[in-house]
Amino acid sequence: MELSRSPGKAPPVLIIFNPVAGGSRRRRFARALRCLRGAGARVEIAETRHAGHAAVLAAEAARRGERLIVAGGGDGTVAEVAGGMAGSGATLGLLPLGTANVLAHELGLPIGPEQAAGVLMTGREVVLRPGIARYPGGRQRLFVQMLGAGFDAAVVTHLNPAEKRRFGKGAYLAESLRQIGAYRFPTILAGLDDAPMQAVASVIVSKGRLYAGRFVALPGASPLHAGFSVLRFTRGGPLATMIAGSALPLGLLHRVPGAVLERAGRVHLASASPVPAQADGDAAGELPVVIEDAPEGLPFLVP
Ligand SMILES: Nc1ncnc2c1ncn2[C@@H]1O[C@H](COP(=O)(O)OP(=O)(O)OP(=O)(O)O)[C@@H](O)[C@H]1O
Repeated sequence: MELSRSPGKAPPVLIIFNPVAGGSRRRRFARALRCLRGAGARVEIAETRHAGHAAVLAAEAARRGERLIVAGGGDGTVAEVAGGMAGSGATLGLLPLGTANVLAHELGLPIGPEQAAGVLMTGREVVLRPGIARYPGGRQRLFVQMLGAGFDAAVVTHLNPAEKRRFGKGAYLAESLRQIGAYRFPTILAGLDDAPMQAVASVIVSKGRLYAGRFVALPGASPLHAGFSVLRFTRGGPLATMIAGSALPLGLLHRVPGAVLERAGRVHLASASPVPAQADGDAAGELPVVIEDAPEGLPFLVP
């Protein structure tokens, strides 16, 4: 692939690489690197050593004054890098090397390593509007795509990392089938803006329209817009969940009985029982949580 910038003029690129999925992820990363270096880019690599490390590396890079910080990984890695560099004014780039790569699909980024490397060299900037989840005690967590509470979070929380590495998206399907039998669907109270709290079984608070890869679940939503699309499921239990699971690949999740799709600028989720949350496909603690737009937008490279 031809990349347009000439040697010597290309800006330095720092890539924060999550190697956790092993073999094919490393090979795909090597292909992207060959492409970048072949085009004269000055590439620096920082490998993550544990969950949460990408945020630390991104914060350090932003403090050093790096202008382009690239997440080499999936949605969880993007969220960590975005959280670490937020507010610095640096631009975020993405080499999609994850399992679902929802943000990449959402914004039309190529998944092929050479093509994705090309975007880092010749892409244009848009402004992502990440969400921020605030927990009691002041802890907070940034997300770029969505936060879910209830059934999907139970699946993510119980997912076996070895199975995920081996079977990719198939591991989510297997864990979903296990959780249909195991999850108890405790009542969640969801408050949108100033409206009274409503009882639901599960809820997805999303920046984007896609869910679990390329399935359209919240039509009209965009990670470039302020505010959230909120998909509430008033029906829980195994049958309603199986119906939702079948509707997802058909793009009909928002149409299943008991589903309500709304917009909100602020969402408050709480429960009297322990209810797990997931953000951008990683376990994200338990309710209660208050979700709002992050204070600043984040420049992001797209084709
Ligand atoms: N070196 C590491 N060892 C163990 N876990 C790590 C390491 N580096 C990062 N992680 C964790 O792995 C999580 C998942 O990684 P990532 O999102 O890149 O892949 P994925 O889950 O396969 O992709 P997707 O979210 O697109 O499906 C990250 O959120 C991060 O917390």
